[in-house]
Amino acid sequence: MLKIKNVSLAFGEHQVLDNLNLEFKQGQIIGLVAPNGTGKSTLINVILHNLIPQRGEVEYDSLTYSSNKNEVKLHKSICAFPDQNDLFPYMTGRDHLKLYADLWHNSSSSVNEIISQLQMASYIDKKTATYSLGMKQRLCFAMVVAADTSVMLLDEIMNGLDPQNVSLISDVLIELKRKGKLLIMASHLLQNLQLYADRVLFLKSGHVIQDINLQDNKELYLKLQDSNKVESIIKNIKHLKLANGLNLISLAELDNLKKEKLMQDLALNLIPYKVEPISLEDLFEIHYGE
Ligand SMILES: Nc1ncnc2c1ncn2[C@@H]1O[C@H](COP(=O)(O)OP(=O)(O)OP(=O)(O)O)[C@@H](O)[C@H]1O
Repeated sequence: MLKIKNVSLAFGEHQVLDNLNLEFKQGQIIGLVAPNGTGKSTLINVILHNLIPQRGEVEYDSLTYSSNKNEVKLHKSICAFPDQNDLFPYMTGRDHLKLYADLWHNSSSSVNEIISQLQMASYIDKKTATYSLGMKQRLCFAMVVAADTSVMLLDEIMNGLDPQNVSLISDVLIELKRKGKLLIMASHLLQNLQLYADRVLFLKSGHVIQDINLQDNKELYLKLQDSNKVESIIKNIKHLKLANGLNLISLAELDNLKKEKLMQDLALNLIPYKVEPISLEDLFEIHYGE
C-alpha cells in the first residue's frame, strides 16, 4: 500500500499540494487528471522523493523516506518514467533496457520479451540519437517495464505517440496491472485513460476534488448536444449543461412518463443522442470548463 499522508508542498506563495491524504492499492491503475500546471508532476515527484514536501510524508509498505537506507529500499520498489532528455545518445535502446533491468534486478533476462512485446526489434540495436520522438517515448516506457518495480510512476507516457502505439502501450499497462503492479499516471488522453484506469483523481488548488472509481461508474446519462430545439425540449427536465455544450440528463432521476415523452420528442425532431455513463471528458468539463 502506498500512502500519501498529510502532504503539503508550496513553491514560494504558490500552494501546489494542500494537505493531501491518499492511499493506493497494488493491482490498480490510478489516473491523475487536471489542467496543465495543477500539480500532477509535483505529486509524482513527491512520491519519488525528488521533491520534499514542507509537511507530511510518503509511505510505502510501512517505509518512509526517513533515512538514506530507507530511500534506497523505497527506490527498489518505485520507478518513474524517465525523461527522453536523459537517454544516452550513443547507447542503443537495448543497452538502456539492460541498464534498467540490471540496476533493479541484476538480471536482463526479461529484455528480449519486452522488445518483442513493444515491437521494438527493428530499431532497438541502433543508437538512441537516431530515434524519433515516438521511438524514444516507447523506449522510456520499456525501461520502466524492464525495471519491473511494484510501483510505476508514469507521467504523460502517451505524449507524441500515434494511435497504434497508444494502443500497444495500453495493452501492456493492462497486463502490468494484472501482474499486481500499482501504476500512477498523469494523462491528458482521457478517452484512453478511461479504457484501463480503475480510479481517477481530479486535482484543483492543491486538493483532490473528485476521486472516482471507474468500476462503480455505471449510472446512465442521456447526452445531447445543445441547440435551440434541444433547449426547448429539455427546459422542464433536470439537466446539467457543460461548457462544451453537452447536456447531461440522469436517467435514474427521470420518471417513466417523462422519459417516454423525452424519447418521443427526440425521435420526432431527429435529434441524435447517446446513453452512457459519465465520461472522464464530461467530468473534466464539469470541473474545469469555463
Ligand atoms: N521547481 C519549481 N519552482 C517553482 N514552481 C514550480 C516548480 N515546479 C513546478 N512549479 C509550479 O507548480 C505548479 C504545478 O506544476 P506541475 O508540473 O506539477 O503541474 P502539472 O499538473 O504536472 O502540469 P502539466 O499538465 O503541464 O504537466 C505549476 O504552477 C508550476 O509552475
